[in-house]
Amino acid sequence: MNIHLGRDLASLNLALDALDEWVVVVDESAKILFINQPYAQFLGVKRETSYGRYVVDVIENTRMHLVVENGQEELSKLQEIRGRHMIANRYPIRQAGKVIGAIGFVLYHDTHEWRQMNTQIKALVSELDFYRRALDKEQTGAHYHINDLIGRSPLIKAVNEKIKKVAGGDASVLIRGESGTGKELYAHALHLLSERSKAPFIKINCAAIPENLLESELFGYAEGAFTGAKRGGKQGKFQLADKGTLFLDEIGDMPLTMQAKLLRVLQDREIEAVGSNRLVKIDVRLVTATHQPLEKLVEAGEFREDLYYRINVVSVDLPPLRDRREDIPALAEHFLNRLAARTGRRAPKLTADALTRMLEYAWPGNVREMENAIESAFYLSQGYKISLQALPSSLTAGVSVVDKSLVQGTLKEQLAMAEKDILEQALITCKGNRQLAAKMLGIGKTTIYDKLSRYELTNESFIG
Ligand SMILES: Nc1ncnc2c1ncn2[C@@H]1O[C@H](COP(=O)(O)OP(=O)(O)OP(=O)(O)O)[C@@H](O)[C@H]1O
Repeated sequence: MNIHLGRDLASLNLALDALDEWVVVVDESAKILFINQPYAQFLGVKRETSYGRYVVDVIENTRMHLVVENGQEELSKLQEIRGRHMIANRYPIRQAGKVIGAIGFVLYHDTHEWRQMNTQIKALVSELDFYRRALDKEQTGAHYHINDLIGRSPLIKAVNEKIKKVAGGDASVLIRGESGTGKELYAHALHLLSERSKAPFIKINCAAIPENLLESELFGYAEGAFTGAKRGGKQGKFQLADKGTLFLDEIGDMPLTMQAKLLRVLQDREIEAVGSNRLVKIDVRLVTATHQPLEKLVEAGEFREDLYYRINVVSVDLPPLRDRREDIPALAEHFLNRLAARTGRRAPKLTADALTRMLEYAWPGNVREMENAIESAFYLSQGYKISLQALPSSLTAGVSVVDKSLVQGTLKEQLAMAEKDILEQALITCKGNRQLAAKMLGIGKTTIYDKLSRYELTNESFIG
């Protein structure tokens, strides 16, 4: 059956007029067939007189004619009409595969409405995330199983085998590796594979706690131990980890005085809370991690040799990402899928040149750096592809990110064009929030303000 778009739409008039969204329908030559009353009113046109007119002559900055022309849908596009910013969705209408027109919806009529909706959703999602994490943590404190860890390179396979082998039993394990290689994740996995998996997994970062608080954090304190001490005292991480695993991160940063105390505890298997003279037996498995070469610290007299042997009964070395590049595609896919699930957007794919760049890059910050790079590219990119241009500048420095077909002008002019483009994309992604955009691009506030004014990118051009 042949559908006549114009005639069939007329009967839908009433229903479409009742919508809060604005609707426009065009035929295969981008002439208006229908426009709902609220939209016509905003545009200041009599809708009947707009029928049959070329959409471009009636709606400012419209792209409906392009949708008809190339048959591609456009989702969540920003459009400025009569000085107001709108978000529009446009879809081609097809019959037997042929484009016979297009339908467009303006979803948010101004930035204020859009921003309100956006903030509300963001707040809800982050609240949900917070409770989810709190719940996860409460159960045992460890939430990464060995099978959740991405990577099947020979080096990682060897690490996984070693972890599986040493998980049972109580040997102290020292996990070494550069920052961001996944040491904490492996400590979780080790705990979950051990017989202690039902008991708590407690973590403490030795580098993050001031020296004078570390002892009471680790061993707890008795009531009245010092001014400001809580009534009834406080349990330390060792007590909290009873029958479970205690993970001491950045052990290389532990001050020498604390190292002596820790050594005694590990030898005697009992602790004394600060301000108490009662010794309490402990049953804790110790897992430690460091990104520092402990042997060098021992040589320099900054780390006790006897403690080093105590904590290093088994050592697991996590390879840097640059030594296991085979894992990069799977890690990228994993992070993209996770972001997609979080945001409700379809997971985009890396273009061949973006993936090549990721495979070539040295990743000094390892998996953490890669996770951040993917996240920033995810928010910067539109559609279902992540191109080289969307990758952070740290990755693309020295690599051409300019579309070669557009190369024109001097180097300076081309660089400026690319920079303007990147800034524009970042602002769109950050809904006009310049501070957020600066953060995402890894530049300072003053720099972004300077650049925006140089390229005449005013805030009014973006949602925000
Ligand atoms: N194999 C992996 N699979 C999935 N995600 C990983 C993997 N390895 C690391 N990550 C991710 O990389 C980030 C860094 O991991 P983690 O905190 O365990 O590293 P780390 O070596 O303990 O770093 P630091 O020494 O800086 O504390 C985390 O966000 C983690 O989710």
